[in-house]
Amino acid sequence: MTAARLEVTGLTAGYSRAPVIRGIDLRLGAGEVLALLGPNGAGKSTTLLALSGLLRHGEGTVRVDGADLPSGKPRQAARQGLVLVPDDRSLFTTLTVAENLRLAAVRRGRVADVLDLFPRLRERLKVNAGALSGGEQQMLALGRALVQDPKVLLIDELSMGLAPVIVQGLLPVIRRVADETGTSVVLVEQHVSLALQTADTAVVLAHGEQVLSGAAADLIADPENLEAAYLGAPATPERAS
Ligand SMILES: Nc1ncnc2c1ncn2[C@@H]1O[C@H](COP(=O)(O)OP(=O)(O)OP(=O)(O)O)[C@@H](O)[C@H]1O
Repeated sequence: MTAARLEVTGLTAGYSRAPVIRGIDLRLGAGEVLALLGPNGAGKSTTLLALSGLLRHGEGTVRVDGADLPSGKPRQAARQGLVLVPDDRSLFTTLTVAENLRLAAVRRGRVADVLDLFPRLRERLKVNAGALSGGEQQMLALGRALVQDPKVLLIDELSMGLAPVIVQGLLPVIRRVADETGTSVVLVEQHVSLALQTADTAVVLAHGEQVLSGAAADLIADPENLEAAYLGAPATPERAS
């Protein structure tokens, strides 16, 4: 079997002694989008922090293209191609859009590619990031990640503070990036139906454990099972993957 773009096995992580997430298994091929779902406090952000190296993980392994990522080493994770778009967007608010993109870019041509994806940013190149609308700031946060040429993009709460119509405009861009560049995406998103329409596969967490996983289309087709998973029930055996 060829190495997955991202393979996570038995991942455990937390903030003090007791782990918050336990036994997380994820596998994504190149260009696949996985929706990481679950109720508030389920452990979605913790999972992304542990994958990105911003949080040390305990047991388990994280591999990108077959190579192990060391625990708690965010720069190393970024060098190996794993880039996080955090929910606070982490922009340099007193720098312009152009400066934010240039500072993150691995090579000059990438900025032009990203501006083709987000034409609105091209119109706002000289504007300080702090003066952008919420939707424009999210475009810039995605743009800053994409100019790093990620193999795996981790997106935490794309829709944070945004109207659904803005999110509906951003998700197709993420899908296009995955399809056209082979970047794999882990998408944490509260708008479940929008996330499932964009994703190939999905995993539902509850209380830090995986309670349901499968093809996004199968989860859409079985809303009762999805709802039960959100309430923390393990998936019924005949439906679980
Ligand atoms: N910095 C922290 N220190 C201690 N505990 C934390 C910290 N951040 C999160 N937690 C706890 O870890 C658990 C999982 O939180 P996490 O933010 O990963 O959930 P989530 O699924 O992303 O939720 P939400 O959708 O509300 O963002 C929660 O019980 C939360 O209180």
